[in-house]
Amino acid sequence: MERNDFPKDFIFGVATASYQIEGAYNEDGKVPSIWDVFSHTPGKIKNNENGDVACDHYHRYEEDIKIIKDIGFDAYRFSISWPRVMKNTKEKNEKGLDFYNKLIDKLLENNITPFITIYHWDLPLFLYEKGGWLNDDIALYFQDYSSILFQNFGDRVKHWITLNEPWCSSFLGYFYGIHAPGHKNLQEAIKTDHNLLRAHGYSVEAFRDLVKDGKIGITNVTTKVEPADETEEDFYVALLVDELTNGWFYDPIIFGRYPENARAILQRNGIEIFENDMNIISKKIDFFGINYYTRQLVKYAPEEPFMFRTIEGELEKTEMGWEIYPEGLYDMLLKIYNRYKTPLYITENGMAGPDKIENGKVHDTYRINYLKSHFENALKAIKDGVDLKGYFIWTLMDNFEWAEGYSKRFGIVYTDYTTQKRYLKDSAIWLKKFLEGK
Ligand SMILES: OC[C@@H]1[C@@H](O)[C@H](O)[C@@H](O)c2[nH]c(CCc3ccccc3)c[n+]21
Repeated sequence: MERNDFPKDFIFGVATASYQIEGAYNEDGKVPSIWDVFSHTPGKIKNNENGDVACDHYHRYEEDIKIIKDIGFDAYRFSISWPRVMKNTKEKNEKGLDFYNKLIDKLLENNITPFITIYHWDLPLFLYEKGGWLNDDIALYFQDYSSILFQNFGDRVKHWITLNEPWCSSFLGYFYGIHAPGHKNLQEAIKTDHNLLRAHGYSVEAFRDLVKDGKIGITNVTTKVEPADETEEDFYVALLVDELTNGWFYDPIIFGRYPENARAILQRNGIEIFENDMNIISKKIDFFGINYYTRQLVKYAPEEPFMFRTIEGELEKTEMGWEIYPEGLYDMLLKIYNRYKTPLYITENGMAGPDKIENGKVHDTYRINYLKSHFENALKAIKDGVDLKGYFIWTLMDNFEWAEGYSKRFGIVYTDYTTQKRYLKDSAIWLKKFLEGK
């Protein structure tokens, strides 16, 4: 498989997120985010690490852009730190906006197309103190914040993603409690998700006025859900979990309603489902971003509240314990495209590996094999009719991996956090050759 097997205008990119790489957590007027608070709370993050410094990208962005250029990527997906550009619900932080203006200009200078993610989990504390995603007003605060970004960057940035993975913000942040703000309340998860989708819709509405020649979408984590065994019951719970984890975040945007079976089982468990603003939530988008990593195997378990248990699979796993399952990428590209008939980007795909550095080298052959097999499945999906426009690798350099801290390395570039030096791993060198084949 070569780069030229893909369509001529197919985009190969690399992705990061503000809280995971920038550091400078309290510099130049940046106010706290819920992740600053969460990572400073003992016991929340492995080894009690935090994003105060991270990869110090705030000061090293020019060097990092050089690396992106050197590897040969067409595009770079990054997120804006809401608390870096807004001091409160009304006032902008000009120094924060300046950072992103310089970043965007440097990317364009290097002929790298910027893709902006408006929200990748670092909610300003001043909004969390007003109820955060539980407060219905957040949708309009998000519209105001989005509009400021559209007005400041929309002249140069034409590809926008409103939210990264509302499933994570709502279910990991408000139900499982392993992400900020660490709540454990299913009703809150359902409520926050509805407000996240409302915020998405209001942002799209503003975008149509402010960036008329731009494209906007939303990124969802998209996991292949499979029955653990070939039994009726396992097939049923697989459908149910697919609706709860995938359909719940896709259907409202295209069909203006939540998936029926998931909705019914939530209501049977006394959960209130929200209907308001479905006309806003389903404002037409230009693409979906798919973050694909692995599959989820589920088993019928009537004793469980949602009648299923997740089973550990037998396939080779990454450092995150996630099975390596490239066929699942093909399956989900077909499923999502055929159900929603909306153009797609893979906005994240990659793996955490047991990366060891020796004399400045990291022999991550496993990551080359992972990427190759997922590229092949993406190409197969294109040949089978999926309108797949691009593929962003997660991630550029090792960075702050949320609850796992710095213990998990997803980068194609190795970060030495003591020196802040970057080292191209073998996977980056392989990609450089692959991308040269244009
Ligand atoms: O875990 C690797 C990446 C994160 O570093 C990104 O910020 C985030 O967009 C992202 N999403 C997923 C799949 C859902 C997930 C996120 C975090 C932890 C477990 C599962 C994997 N990743």
